[in-house]
Formats: sequence, C-alpha cells, structure tokens
Amino acid sequence: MSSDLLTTVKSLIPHIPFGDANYLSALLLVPVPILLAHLIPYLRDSYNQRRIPGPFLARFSDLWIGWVASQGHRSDVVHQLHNKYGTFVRLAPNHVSIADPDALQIVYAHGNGSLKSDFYDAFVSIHRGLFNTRDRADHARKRKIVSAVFSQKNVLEFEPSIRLYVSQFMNQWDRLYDKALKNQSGDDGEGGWFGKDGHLWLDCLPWYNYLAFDIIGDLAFGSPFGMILNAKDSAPVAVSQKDVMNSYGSNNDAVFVHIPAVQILNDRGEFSASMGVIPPSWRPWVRMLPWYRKGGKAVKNLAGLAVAAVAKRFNSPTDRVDLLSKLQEGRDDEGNLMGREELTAEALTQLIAGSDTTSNSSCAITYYLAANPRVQEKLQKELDDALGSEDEYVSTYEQVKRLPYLEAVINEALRLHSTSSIGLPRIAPEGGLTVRGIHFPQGAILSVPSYTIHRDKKSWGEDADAFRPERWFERDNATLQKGFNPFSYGPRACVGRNLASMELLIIISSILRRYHFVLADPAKVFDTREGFLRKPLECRPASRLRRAVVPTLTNGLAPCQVRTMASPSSTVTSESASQFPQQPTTTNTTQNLNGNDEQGMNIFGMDNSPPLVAAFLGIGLFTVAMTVVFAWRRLGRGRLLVQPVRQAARTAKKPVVLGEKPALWDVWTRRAEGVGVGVGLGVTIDMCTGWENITPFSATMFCPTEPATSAKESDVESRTCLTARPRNLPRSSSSVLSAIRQYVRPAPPATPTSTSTAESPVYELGDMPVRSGSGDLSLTEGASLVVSFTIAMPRRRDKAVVAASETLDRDQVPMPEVLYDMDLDLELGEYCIGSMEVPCGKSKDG
Ligand code: HEM
Repeated sequence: MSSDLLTTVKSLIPHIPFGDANYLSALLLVPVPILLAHLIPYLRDSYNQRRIPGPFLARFSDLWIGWVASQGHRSDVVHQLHNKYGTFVRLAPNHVSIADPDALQIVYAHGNGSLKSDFYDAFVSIHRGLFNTRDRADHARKRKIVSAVFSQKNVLEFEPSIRLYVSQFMNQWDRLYDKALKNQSGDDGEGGWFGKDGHLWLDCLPWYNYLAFDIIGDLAFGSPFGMILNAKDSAPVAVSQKDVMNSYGSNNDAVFVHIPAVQILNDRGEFSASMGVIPPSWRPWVRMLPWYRKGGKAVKNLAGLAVAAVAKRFNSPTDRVDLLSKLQEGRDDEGNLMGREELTAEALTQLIAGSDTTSNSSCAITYYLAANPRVQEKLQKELDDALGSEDEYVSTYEQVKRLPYLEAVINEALRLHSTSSIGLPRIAPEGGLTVRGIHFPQGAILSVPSYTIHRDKKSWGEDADAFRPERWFERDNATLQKGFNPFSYGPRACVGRNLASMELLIIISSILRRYHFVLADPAKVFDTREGFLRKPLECRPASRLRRAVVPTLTNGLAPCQVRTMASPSSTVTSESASQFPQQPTTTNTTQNLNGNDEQGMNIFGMDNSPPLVAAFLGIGLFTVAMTVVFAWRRLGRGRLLVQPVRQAARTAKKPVVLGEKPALWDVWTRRAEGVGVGVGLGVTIDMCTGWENITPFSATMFCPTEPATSAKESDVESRTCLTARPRNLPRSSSSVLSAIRQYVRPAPPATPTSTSTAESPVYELGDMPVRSGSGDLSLTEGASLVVSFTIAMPRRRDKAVVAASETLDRDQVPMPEVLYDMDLDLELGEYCIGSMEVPCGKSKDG
C-alpha cells in the first residue's frame, strides 16, 4: 500500500504550484487546525483515557491503529502491547483494549446496553445486515428472525447438505491422491497439488474454502457455487445489481460475470477492517487511495455475489429448505416480511459470516493436528474406536457430537487460532462502564481482544501458548469457558454457532478418519494475515489415506505423513513436535509477528522513538494536508488555493464556460411549476416536501453506442460510461461535466437544432446545447450524451435508501481519472455550488 501511496503522491507533485505564495501559505496553515483537532480531544480527555498507556501516536490519532490494521497483524501487535503495558492499552484517541476475561461480561454481555461502534459502518453494502446493524431496535428485529433460522432444530435439517459436500470434497482428494500416486512428479494444475513419496501434497486452504463456500452457497441460496467439483475459486456476480435485484424471479437474461469469490472476500475483510478504524469523516478521502479503492471494489463485487445467488434461487423456485427460504418466511414482531434489499443483505451476511470463518478454522485445526502427531494419533484412535465399524464415508452429527477429545481438539484450535481475534469495538452506554475500577463514560469505545484473552496464563495455564487439548479436561470448566471467546458473547454473539460447530465436527472427524497429515516443514511458521478475521495464508500438508480405518477403499496406504505451511516455532524439532507443539511464544516478538511485523512494531508500536514519531507525524501531516487541499479544491471553496490552479487550467486548455442559465438547477426547480420531474430511479421531485429536503446524490452520464442522429432520447441507444457518486452535487456535476468535455471533444456546434419544445426547453450547458426532459439533459446536434441525476432525500428515509442502492449498480463503472485531474475545471464546480447548495426558499433562483 505504501508504494501505491508513494506513486500517487509523486504523480500529484508536478501539479502543485509550489512557486505560488498563496498556495504555500495556505499549505503551511493547514497543519494548524489538524494539530488542534488532535490535541484538543487529548487535553479534554472526555472519555477518561488519558491515563491509559499505549503507543504515543495512538493517544492523538487514529492513524496508528489504521496503519496497524492495514498491515495484517493487528492482534499480534495488540497482544505485544498488552504484554508490555498490562490489562489496559489505548489503541486510539477513543479506543481502549482490555485484556481481562472478566471484561468480556462487562463489555459484551446481554443487558449492559453497549452498541457496536462505527467500525461496523465500513462493512455495509446493499443494506445493513444482522452483523453490521448498530441500532438496538433494528438489530433485535433482525436477530429475532435470523436466530430462529439457526435454532438447533433447524440446523439439523442442514446436515444432509453438509455431508454431501464433505463427501464431494473427499472424493476429489481421493481422485487427486490416485493421480498423485500414478504421476509422482506432479501438479496438473488442479489446485496446486502434486504427488511425492507416496503422499498427496496440496494446499488445504483453498480446498477448505471451496468446501465452506459450497456448503454455505447451498444452505443460504439453495445451490452450491460448484467450487469443489470445479476445483476453482469462482462464483457469478451480477453486473447490474440493482436491476437484477428489482427483477428477482422474473429476469432470466441478467448478465453475470465470474469472480474469484474467496479472494474478493479476503480483500473485502482487509479493506473494511482497516477502513473501520479510520474516523468516518476521513473515509471518503481515504477511499480514493489505490489500495482502498481496490478494497471498495471488493465490497461491491461481494454484494454482487449475493445478488446473483439470490436471483438464481428466485428464478428457479424450489421447495427446498434453506436459509433463504427461512429468511423469506421470517417475520418480525409486527408480522412484517423482509424486503428484497434486506433479504439480499442478510443472505450476503450469512455468506460472508459462514464461509471463511469455517474454512479458516478447519485449516487451522488441520495444521495443529499435522504439527502435533501425538494429538492426531490420539484423535484418530478416538474416531476409530467410536466409528471403526461404521461404513459411513462421512460422519454423521449423531456419531461425533459427543466425542470429548474431538471437541477438545476443535476448541483448542479455535482458542489458539481465533479466526475472530481482534477486540470487537463497543460503545459504552449511558452511565458508562467500569472495568477493574476504571470508569469509562458513555461514548468511550472499548474492546476485549480474543487473541490475548485466549493466551491468558491465569485462565489457560503456563503453557497457554501450546496446542494441548488435554487442558480442556484438567481445568475447571467454568474458568475455561469464561475466557473462551471464539464466537463472542451477548446479544451480538455468533448467531451461526450451532451450524459452525456441526460443520466443524463433521468435517474434521470425516477427514481425520480418512487422512493422516504431517508437516512438510516443521520449522516454518504458521503464517497468517488479518483483516477482520485472522486467516492462514496457506496450509500445504501431504496426506495419505488410512487404509485400515476405511475398509471400503482399495488403494489406501500405510499411515502417513503430511507437510504443511507452517509450524509455529522455528526451533521446534520433529521430536518435540510430537510431544507438545508449537505455538509462537508471546515473549519473542519477531516470531509472533511471523516475520512481517517488524516495521509495524518498530515505527508504530510501543517502542516508537521520537525521531520515528516525528517522521511519521511529518508524513501523516503532509498526507492529510494534501487531502485537505484536494478536498478544498474539489469543493471549490478554497479560493486562495484554487486561484493558481484555475489560472493554470485556463492557460492549459479551453475552459468550458457555462451559459447564462443555471441549467441543472432549472431542470430541478421546474417542480415549482408543478412538473413532476422523474429522476434516476423514479424518485420524483414532486414527492418531496420542499427543496430543503433534497440533496443531489449522484450523477450519471450515458454515452450512446452510436453517434445520435436525433435529439430524441428514445432514439439514443445508451450505455453508462461514467458514474460520479460524490457526496454532493457540486462534485458530481463537475465530474460529469469534465467527463463530457473529455468525451465529446471536439465540441458540437454551439447552435442547437430546433428540438426545443415547451416541455423540453433548451438550455446552454457550457458551449454545448442541451435539452431537458424527464430530468435528463441530452445533447442535441451531434448528441453523444445523456446526463441524468439521482437525488436522495435524507429526511425521507425510504427514498434515500432507494437512491443509495441505485448507486451500487452504477458504481460498477470505474470512476474516471478526472477525480485526480489537477486540471479539473473549477469554474464548473464553483458554478454548481453556487446554484445547488442554496436551499429552497433562500435560492436566488427559486
Ligand atoms: C468457526 C466458525 C465461526 C466463528 C469463529 C464465528 C465467530 C463469530 C463472531 C466472533 C461473531 C461476532 C462478531 C462481531 O461482534 O463483530 C460472529 C457473528 C456472527 N456470525 Fe459467526 N462465526 C462462525 C461461523 C458462522 C456461521 C457458519 C454463520 C452463519 C451461516 C455465522 C453467522 C454470524 C452472524 C450472522 C453474525 C452476526 C450476529 C449479530 O451481530 O447479531 N457465523 N461470528
């Protein structure tokens, strides 16, 4: 990310008029308010956090945690900080991490009133789903519907599907295994496996992902993605999400493209987790940085995945019982069903929450078993004793639900790997929360990191860092459960826990009964990367079939060995591995950080030295200053800053001069004449109560595939070639108009043809003639564009939602570089601000 940022900054430097005194003076002034904005909250200490120790930068700025989150090892870093500072660590100006199992109850439990923080806003797409709904009443309504879907009774109905895909999974492994034996030399391109020394060598992680996606695809949407059978990470995505969503059940011609879903899910997790720790007001700006833009795209693509899957399900109705059918039936207290968007968002939530959580955990369990031959053999013995005489290829839930060692193995791996490792941020409710005698007032953000809680020596013993399932039988169960937090606590705890537990029991027992794993390289660390979830990067063991245990097989081999990606500690020998393995110890920083976090720790961690702090502050301030400058320019408000740029633009290219009439404003204000102007999705202006309720929301430009010969809009075959979705009209209109300049050059004749009618008056838009009609502006002579605007009415929630979801479709289209274009014609921006920001009643026009 840093190289992307560097490239962006470099590309912008030539456009900065350093020679201009106005510009420079303004630039020098910018850090002052920024410094004050950081210093004042620190001095006011509204959330009683000043006395909490933590990295120096974290006391003043969210940049520290933003940076750490983007580096992919947040839990490791926070854990190191707790080792250094103790129970309380300040992670941001208003965010305290508390490493105390007792705090789980205080911060997360039912009835304490804490809510999810704005961290979760970064995870919203389409519509808020159960996971990212923050409002208590809204959440309670959804939770009531969804938790009924995941009751133990309902979950048992899903068992046949789970077993089906586990058997497909093992069939594929058996097939690859046979091929591997025949062709010892190797990989034929089906998922990176190869045969060597009588073993099948493969990366388990993608396979566990295929399995989890197919299971959840089937459970949530009624059909799998087909990843196991195709041995490929690929799933369809709706190109036009809004259209597809609006025509559920009736559109068989919708266009879909295939994307690597697992990859997109990873990108989305990293993006949202690091965007979530950035203050909301910064997010639109940060979103423009290259790394974040990619992540933003992943969020949209992932939404398209759910849209496609729901559409497929509705287009081929079935009587099957799945999550979607249950969600469709689910009613809230008032008997209301979910709307399309909410239903899709909920299905997406299940897809996200129920896929890589399970696959990462399965992968980690496999790894820990491969790294601990003694535990693996003990588990296999338990499975053989319990199931040895059974002919079933895949275990049933009934067979394995009460196998104590299996349960202990799974719990131990969930404890150590903790796919949900980070402290989940909650806002202290009215009256505040008190932890260990420290009172945090209402509004303070608190979190308890599972990663650190799961390594607490008081709860887990001196060997808390080791993988040793026996501890689950040695210690008092209440103490263990108190500090065991893989599924979180309270009203926001995992709603799919029953399903996840059943999946893990069936997957691990079936696979371990059939295969035996050994580590390829016990010296290699178990490498992970963390976004919202902590994910293994690969799991590459070798496996052999266990003939004696699976009598129906004809080609099994003797007990075997596996290789895998990662063994936790580089000093562990294979002998010691067979005793007590190998989890990174908390005392060795570099090991714990898997070799990747040195930078994060040295610069941004607890040891941040003054020169490094100064360097960081300098870079940070410069970046923020540049962001503010661009923001100012784009909004057209920074007259001082804008001036030289405007001059440069004037000399560089011919500016587009707007005509007399504020065309866009007039089109909209025709409402005053009683004309209902249809805009965008069909939101009509005459539905509004007044102009003060209307906020321009987005602007879309359509380009015809053929040059238009007629002024009539209906004759113009259009395709969207640009959507600008800024936060307000000025940006949208200036972006669109700038793009118009790009697309229509050379400009069409200045005189319009006689297409003007009473209903469709002709306005001058720059030196291009335009016609208005139904809220659209289209060029007449030599027409090549139609511009339409969408509005949102924030005070009319329903309409705002309609407009918001509309933008999801349009955002498929890449934003033009014009947003970064220093030569953007600012006159247009200013003009539109002048017209559009004036609310009704105060407008000079209206
Ligand atoms: C090993 C597997 C799993 C683990 C470790 C896990 C863990 C968690 C955790 C820690 C949370 C709380 C997140 C937060 O507060 O930010 C959560 C929430 C959630 N999980 Fe899971 N989960 C797993 C599997 C599943 C499955 C299979 C489903 C459904 C198909 C699911 C659905 C959900 C949903 C919908 C929520 C949000 C609940 C709410 O906010 O009310 N999870 N999960």
